[in-house]
Amino acid sequence: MSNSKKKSDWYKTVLGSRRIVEEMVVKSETQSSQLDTLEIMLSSKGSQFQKVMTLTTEQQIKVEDDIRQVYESILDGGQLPTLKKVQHLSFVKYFLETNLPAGFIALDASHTWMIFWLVNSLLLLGGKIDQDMSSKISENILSYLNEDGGFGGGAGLISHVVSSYAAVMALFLSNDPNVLAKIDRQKTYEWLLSLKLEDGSFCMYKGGEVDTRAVYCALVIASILDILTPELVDNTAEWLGRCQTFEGGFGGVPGDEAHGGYSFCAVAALSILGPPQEIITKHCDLKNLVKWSVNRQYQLEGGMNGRTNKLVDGCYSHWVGGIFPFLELATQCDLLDRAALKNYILICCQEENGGLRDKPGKRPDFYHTNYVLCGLSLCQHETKYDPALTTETLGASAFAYRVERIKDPQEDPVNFVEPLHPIFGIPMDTVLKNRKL
Ligand SMILES: CC(C)=CCC/C(C)=C/CC/C(C)=C/COP(=O)(O)OP(=O)(O)O
Ligand SMILES: [Zn+2]
Repeated sequence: MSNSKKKSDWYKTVLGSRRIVEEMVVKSETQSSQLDTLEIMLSSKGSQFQKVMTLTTEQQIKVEDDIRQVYESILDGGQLPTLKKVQHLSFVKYFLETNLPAGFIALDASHTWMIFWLVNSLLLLGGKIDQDMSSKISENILSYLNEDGGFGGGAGLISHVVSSYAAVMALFLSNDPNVLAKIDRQKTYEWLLSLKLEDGSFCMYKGGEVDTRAVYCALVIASILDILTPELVDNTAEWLGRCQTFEGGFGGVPGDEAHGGYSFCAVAALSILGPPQEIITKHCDLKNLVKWSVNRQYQLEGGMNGRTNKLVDGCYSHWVGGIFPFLELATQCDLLDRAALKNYILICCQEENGGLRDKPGKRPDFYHTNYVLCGLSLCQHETKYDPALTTETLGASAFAYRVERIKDPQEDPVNFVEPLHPIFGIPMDTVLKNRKL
């Protein structure tokens, strides 16, 4: 990590209850060997959860035992796995190019999502989209565009804001600079406005439920299509601030339990509305958010859970891990144990034959493949915010990020994945190339 960031006394206070992890971070930085980090993880004093037995603690102990075994087998063999790029690429390409098996009928309302996850994974792995694939993506996605300016999740489905987010992102990624112009931006703007409630929140579809996911998706769509107006986001930052709970993370709506998925959406949505170091401090309790976020990373597993007392899961490498670039910018502190998260991803989340997963014993799927790769990218990069890249225009701060690879001479180049835009969760390269319609 850059020397400009210091572990301040404040950082130590916030992390008071996690001293072992802090020592682990310091040690892994000085020794910069992942095997050393693994040894430290295994030598930590065992789980405090063992003191009270409930179903949740039993599940936690089982996961720790499984993962300890996996780590011990690596230490015995002395070889850390590298990223199985060839296998993951062939997993992703296979599902992009083949008719899906019948069992996928359950995901019939998630067509835009499936395409987004697979295309994003392909690009993160360094794959390319040729002309043929580009037209297939746009033809398929545009077939879900409704008269009202929103996208359904599949054929014949009503417009839904999270399906529309996935659709717009898939088009944005599709390597066709003219494709977004096929969306009637005025209609989409009016549709988004029709989902807006007076308190600043958004609903998923007309009359549908409200939560921070809907706000994030609406703001990303508006940002990418360049239709963000003060009217569209009036009261929105204030509403997001009200979703922060006593624990420090964000619930889906004010009063709900803090969860990684909703927290990423809240923090990333806020960061569309202003520089993270200003907007987060203005609308939420930064120290409490840092405390909650760092406590999501487990000592033994190295990966993250999504909420208090729940299990580690590879997808939270993005939903929770993805909050850290904003927190590190806002605090100027190193807060994420990147080496430990990378160990979890490379050792526990890779399927031999391709695809990434939640944890050992689980099957890989498109969702986990995408979000685990996003998490891996996070471990390899550092995010900078450059005020010179922004303007006074609302939403311009979303485009003021630079992401730099952290220099690590011991890193095997096969492990490299593309740098990720911290708000949009897609390769930086796509954002830089296609920013303007
Ligand atoms: C943009 C967009 C659509 C974002 C989605 C964000 C996201 C992942 C939200 C999670 C929602 C949730 C309550 C999960 C709990 O599942 P669980 O109880 O099965 O998992 P847990 O035990 O890990 O909490
Ligand atoms: Zn998951």
